[in-house]
Amino acid sequence: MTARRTRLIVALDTKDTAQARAWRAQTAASTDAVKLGLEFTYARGLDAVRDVAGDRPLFLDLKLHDIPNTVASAIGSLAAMRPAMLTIHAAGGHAMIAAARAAVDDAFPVDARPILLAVTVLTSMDAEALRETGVSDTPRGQVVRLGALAMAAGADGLVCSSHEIAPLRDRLGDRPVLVVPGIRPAGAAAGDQKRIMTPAEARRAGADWIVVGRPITTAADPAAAAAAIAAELAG
Ligand SMILES: O=c1ccn([C@@H]2O[C@H](COP(=O)(O)O)[C@@H](O)[C@H]2O)c(=O)[nH]1
Repeated sequence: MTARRTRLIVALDTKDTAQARAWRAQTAASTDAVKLGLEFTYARGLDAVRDVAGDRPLFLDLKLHDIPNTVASAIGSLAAMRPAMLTIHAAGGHAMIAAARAAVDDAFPVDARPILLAVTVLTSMDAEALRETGVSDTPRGQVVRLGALAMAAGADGLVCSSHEIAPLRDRLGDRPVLVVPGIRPAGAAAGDQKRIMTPAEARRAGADWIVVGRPITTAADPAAAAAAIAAELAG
């Protein structure tokens, strides 16, 4: 149990600018930030991302994963986006994460630095999917291993599932900002997500932020769906 407030990020996963704008407006009263990722960015470009985010805190979820020089240069190219959060893959290793850290510190003014988040093990992966990649450890073990690596290399926080919050806090304490997708309100379809919890369970587990996409965006009333999740978080 924890007293920390868990904040809500809505994932605006669409290729359609008007749709993204509509979801942003419909959920603004109940959410703390908007997430724009690969689907929207590849379809519409960074100018449209900035336009859709408007004055809302932007979680720019591009999950950078390349050689250190390329990741650092890419982060430099994102400085004008003024994101509140930025993602890289922890599996890129120490040198890549350290290069990302240095690039963030270099490219952004001190008072506008995004939270540099390292994605540990995607919430769509279970033990079997991990084994297919050559990892014999459990998702939990691999998340803690990659989380410790990422934090040692300079990340500010981690993307993980709710199931790994307790072991991450045991190993790394309060320092990492923990951002948690794989959230499904009771009765919602899991879809491709494997390591899931409800918003209330994620709050009790100690998530700093939860990320919710389809349970809001495919709802008949996205505003009501977001408000219900916010109410669940308020507990
Ligand atoms: O491990 C991860 C990392 C990122 N995501 C992103 O979060 C949202 C979740 O969307 P839902 O529709 O609620 O499943 C999506 O944009 C993913 O790219 C993740 O799910 N897991």
